[in-house]
Amino acid sequence: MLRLDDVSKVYRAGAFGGRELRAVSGVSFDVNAGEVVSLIGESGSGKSTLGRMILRLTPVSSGAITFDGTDIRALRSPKAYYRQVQGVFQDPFSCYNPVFKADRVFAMIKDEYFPRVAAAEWRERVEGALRGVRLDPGQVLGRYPHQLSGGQLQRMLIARAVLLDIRLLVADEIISMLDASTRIDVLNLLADLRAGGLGILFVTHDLSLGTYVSDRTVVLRHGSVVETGPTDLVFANPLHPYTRSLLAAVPRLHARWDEEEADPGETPCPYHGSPEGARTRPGLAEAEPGHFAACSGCAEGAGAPRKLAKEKA
Ligand SMILES: Nc1ncnc2c1ncn2[C@@H]1O[C@H](COP(=O)(O)OP(=O)(O)OP(=O)(O)O)[C@@H](O)[C@H]1O
Repeated sequence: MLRLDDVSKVYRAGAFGGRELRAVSGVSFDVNAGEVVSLIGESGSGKSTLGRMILRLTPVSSGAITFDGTDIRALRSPKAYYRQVQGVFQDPFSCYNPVFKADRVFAMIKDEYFPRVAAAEWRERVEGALRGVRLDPGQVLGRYPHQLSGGQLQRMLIARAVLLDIRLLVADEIISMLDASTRIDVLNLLADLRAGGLGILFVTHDLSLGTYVSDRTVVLRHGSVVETGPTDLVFANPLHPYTRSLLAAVPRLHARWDEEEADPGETPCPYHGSPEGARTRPGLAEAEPGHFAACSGCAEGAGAPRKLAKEKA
């Protein structure tokens, strides 16, 4: 379905755009129907830039993004693309105009995509989509954004995507602003949508959320993929020092916080520890079936699952 092939993004930065900032470097991965792929990395690693390129909100500098084999740059009708691919972002409030009622987001897609659907039928569809995201239509329709919670607004945006019957959802930090119980609701909702065949790119800086929800994981650092594979393999046997340090930063029950640090015997990745190294050794090495790391040194380290923190006795 969606494929990224050696995708890079260079921004013009500095006064008068005289400086280049390489936000994404040679990234390749795919997202298939009925699959959740987590894109994980710290702030500034290029996650949102990738999401924005997939949504055609910013152009690709080099490489290609294809959807069903067609380069998305070559699409004659972006409208048809957006019928199948939609994004939901971190801050739901920013997607609503406070002057209008929140359900205007549904009216807008009706005008754009379904102008011939009769009002009564549209109302039924909207209510069905709202129930599908576990919202009570009576409680959310006709209300202004400030009268609804962040979780309700976020789920309305997902309902909007569902109404379009999309095939791929780019979910960019969609639960960062939600409280714990609402987070679980939205994650379970994503799992339901995946079961219905939706492909989801789940962008997050939070490794624990990635584990909960995804089939495959792509770990991004400084714009490059340092490790990727089935989520259970990446988490049971993290190969790259960066993945290990991200994992070590996740607090766990029965482990003391001050013991949650990377193995002191760890050596940095010889190829991606520095920008020079990254240039000398591009690409990923396969350590075990489907599990890749950014250098053969990391990949050769595959073996028994590593213990990252001493468990408290
Ligand atoms: N429009 C832009 N112009 C110039 N530089 C940009 C632009 N957008 C992003 N960047 C830079 O590109 C790099 C990657 O940014 P990006 O927003 O993709 O990272 P991110 O991993 O999504 O971070 P966060 O989790 O904080 O949102 C950063 O150094 C950022 O400053």
